[in-house]
Parts: sequence; C-alpha cells; structure tokens
Amino acid sequence: MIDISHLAKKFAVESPKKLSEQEKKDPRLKGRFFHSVKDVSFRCEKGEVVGLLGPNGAGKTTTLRILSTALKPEQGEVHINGINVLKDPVLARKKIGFLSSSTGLYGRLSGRENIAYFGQLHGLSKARIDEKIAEMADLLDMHSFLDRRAENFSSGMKQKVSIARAVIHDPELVILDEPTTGLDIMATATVMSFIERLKAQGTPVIFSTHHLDEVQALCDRVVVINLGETVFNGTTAEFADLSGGHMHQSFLHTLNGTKEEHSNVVNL
Ligand SMILES: Nc1ncnc2c1ncn2[C@@H]1O[C@H](COP(=O)(O)OP(=O)(O)OP(=O)(O)O)[C@@H](O)[C@H]1O
Repeated sequence: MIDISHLAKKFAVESPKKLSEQEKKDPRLKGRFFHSVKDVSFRCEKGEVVGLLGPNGAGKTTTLRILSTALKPEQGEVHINGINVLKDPVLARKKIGFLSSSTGLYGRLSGRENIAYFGQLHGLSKARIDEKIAEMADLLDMHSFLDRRAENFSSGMKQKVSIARAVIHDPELVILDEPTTGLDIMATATVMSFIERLKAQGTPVIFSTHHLDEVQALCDRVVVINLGETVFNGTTAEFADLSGGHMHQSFLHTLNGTKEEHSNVVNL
C-alpha cells in the first residue's frame, strides 16, 4: 500500500523567457518559482490499479517522480508499506518499480542485456535474472527482438524492455508514467495485460495516462490532478457517475469543478 499526502514541489525558473505562453499565464508561477505540484494526496491499496489523469502540465510526472524518489518534495509525505519514502529512499527504491517517460535504454546492449543489467544492480542472481527475463519475454511478447541491440528498437520494443527492466526485482509497488504513449494497438494491449497480471498478483500499480478507455478497463480508482492539485480521488465507478457513465465528460467536469464540489469523493 502507498499513502501519499499533501505533496508540494516547486522549481526555480532560471529564465522566464524559456517558459511557454501557457506557463507564463499559469497561476502556479509565483515570482522566481513554478509550483508544479501544490497539494497532491491519494492512496493505492494492495491489488489496486490507480489511474492518474490530468491535462498536459498538470503535475503528473512531477508527482510520479517524487514517488519514485527521483525528486524531493518541499512538503508532504509518502509511505510504502510503512516505509517513509522520503526519509529512507534507498530502501524505498527496492520496493518500487518505476517506468519513467524519459529514461533511455543502452543502445549498444541487447534488450536482454539491458534488463539483466538492472537485475544485477538489484543484486539478483544470474539464475533468477534468466528466469525473470524468460517469464517477461512471454508476458510482454519480446522473444523476436530480445537479443537484438536496442539502438534500432521501435517505440513499442523500447517500452516493453523498459517495463521489464522496471519490474525485474519483483517490486512491491509499480509506478508507470504514460506506459502506452506512442504504442500501437497490439503493444498497448500487451502492456495492459501485463498491468492486469500485476494486479492479479496483488501488486499495486499507479499509472498516468491520457487514455480514458485504459482507465475504464483497468483502474479501480481514478485520481485527477489539475494545476498541481488533486481535484478528484475516488473509485472508477464514482468517476464515471459524475457524468452518467461518460468518462470524457467526467474528466472535464473534474477540471471545471472545485475541490469543495467533489468533497464527497475527494479524500484529502
Ligand atoms: N525541472 C523542472 N523545472 C521547471 N519546471 C518544471 C520542471 N519539471 C516540470 N516542470 C513544469 O511543471 C509543470 C508540470 O509538469 P509535469 O511534467 O509534472 O506535467 P504532466 O502532468 O506530467 O504533463 P504531461 O501530461 O504533458 O506529461 C509543467 O509546467 C512543467 O513545465
């Protein structure tokens, strides 16, 4: 189980000229700081899949990077099965499998070598690494390219290897930042089945996405972040019920509403 409460993270703006027109008008820009995440709270229990939604720039990646220990927040707490992630990041990292939207593979290594390298970093034996790679090659349909050098992989191949690499150590919690972005229909279906399997094993999964059909198919809970704040935190059924079952309408509704309006389902 992961419990995230009242996260806040700001970045110093080095040059205001580098900000986009949208960021210049964003209420989160205050003087020399951009407050990307202002107040984000939610939980993910054992065996639950939580879908993290929000418009571009809402603060999803920043939130997920805090959960994965890649960023330190100014405020807030994160606990995974009793471990304080911010106070004990080394131990927390062993418990988390994190797929970043930006990390690359080592192009001169094969897919298999890329995955095995992460297994070694986690201290797994060669036998265990081989066993895990064989299992994930089946689950993620990677046999046809696993032994090729990663430099010429397609987006789907790269993403599958990156997912396998993120979970080689059987983490207690899996965090995936936009795992299906840029993937074709078949690769998306494979990644979704993989998430379903994690759920069936009892592993909590948090993933960010812009695809509401994925949320409807996979998620137990929905969290919507807008302008750095949690504006919805409830079950997928509660989310759908906001607009009589129309997920897109529900999403727009949460963006247009306020925290108070959704206080029946926002659990901050
Ligand atoms: N290191 C940084 N320095 C300055 N600003 C940053 C930094 N990282 C993120 N931001 C800003 O914080 C805001 C939130 O970014 P974030 O990547 O968390 O959004 P997101 O919800 O993941 O968006 P998307 O859906 O487009 O991926 C954006 O305006 C972004 O430019």
